[in-house]
Amino acid sequence: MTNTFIPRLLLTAGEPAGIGPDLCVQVAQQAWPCQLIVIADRNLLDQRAHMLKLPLQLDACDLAQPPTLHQAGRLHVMHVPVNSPVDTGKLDPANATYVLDTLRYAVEACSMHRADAMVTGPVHKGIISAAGIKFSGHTEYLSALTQSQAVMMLAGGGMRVTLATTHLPLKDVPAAITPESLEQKLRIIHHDLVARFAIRHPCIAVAGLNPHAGESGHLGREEIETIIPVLEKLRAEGMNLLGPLPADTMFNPSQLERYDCVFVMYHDQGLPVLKHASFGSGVNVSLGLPIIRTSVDHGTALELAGTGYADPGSMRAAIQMALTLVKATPLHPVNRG
Ligand SMILES: NC(=O)C1=CN([C@@H]2O[C@H](COP(=O)(O)OP(=O)(O)OC[C@H]3O[C@@H](n4cnc5c(N)ncnc54)[C@H](O)[C@@H]3O)[C@@H](O)[C@H]2O)C=CC1
Ligand SMILES: NCC(=O)COP(=O)(O)O
Repeated sequence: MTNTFIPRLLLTAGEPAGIGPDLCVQVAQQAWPCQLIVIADRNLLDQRAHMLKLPLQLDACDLAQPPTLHQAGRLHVMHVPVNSPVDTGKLDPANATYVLDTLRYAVEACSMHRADAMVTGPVHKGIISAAGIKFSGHTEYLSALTQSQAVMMLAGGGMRVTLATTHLPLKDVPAAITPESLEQKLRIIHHDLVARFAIRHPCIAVAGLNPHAGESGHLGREEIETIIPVLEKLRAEGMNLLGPLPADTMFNPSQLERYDCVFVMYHDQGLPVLKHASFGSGVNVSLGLPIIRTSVDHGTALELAGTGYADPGSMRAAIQMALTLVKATPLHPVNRG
């Protein structure tokens, strides 16, 4: 990377009725050592800046031109019109395809090396589903768009938490935890901790599925039948894996110090712990994708949209993390400097 290299980050503003547009306007108020391009409806950004009483000059973007440094109070915009006028704080299924279009444009630009990373604002999974579109989250959607397997990782509060399963009903979790899926995800996590986070020999602590990691089979057999054989196979290849550990004690601060990353079996086994420790400054990173994607650690907070009370801390952290990954990741970039 030369000194003249300016990373280009694409921000997707997410659900138009939520706080995503506010966050884009808020983070634009400071200088950044990169170019920020928001993919959203420019009138929506303009309107939200007025509501927040923040200065904002919007400039059209041209991805064919070399990136220029972000200047405080200005934003480059890739204009994607909303389908239906936005009533701040009120969901409208008519705008579901608008939200997904912004994600698709970002993925396309990153895949074609016209941008170095995408940073996503929060989407509302329910309203996209209510519009009749099968959608359970960015992680699954970006996996499908890039034909790869993403692994969700949240980082914050001094820990990294990765997930074996993401957005599915609790009753479907045990069947989704197969030897194949665990092995694939552990390989991705190990690979990305080395390649993207520069951890030479990462230690990954793996949670059990059942209370007390199954209590030697007395409280469930998934540990014995599924998890332990996968860990033994990967340990034989040299991976540093602990567990399966009881989830209720593996997050104790003295234990956390021992590992680089925790691998939990389902969404609410690990994320409440992380969000308790870092809500508002945590970052969601999709491992395993051929592109770099980071995101906020929170949702659409509809009730805060347009009020000025949304905390942009996690969006700032997601931008910072994207910049770190761009610099560390050999997959990227095509150096346009
Ligand atoms: N990355 C993403 O796209 C994510 C999307 N979601 C989606 O967001 C929607 C709403 O989810 P909820 O569970 O209600 O979570 P939420 O994060 O939107 O709200 C939870 C609580 O945190 C507050 N909050 C959230 N972000 C905040 C911020 N930046 N500053 C200050 N306070 C903030 C809210 O006001 C609320 O009290 C759901 O559809 C969910 O699926 C949830 C998490 C991540
Ligand atoms: N709790 C994090 C979350 O649900 C975000 O999911 P995704 O939209 O990034 O897949």
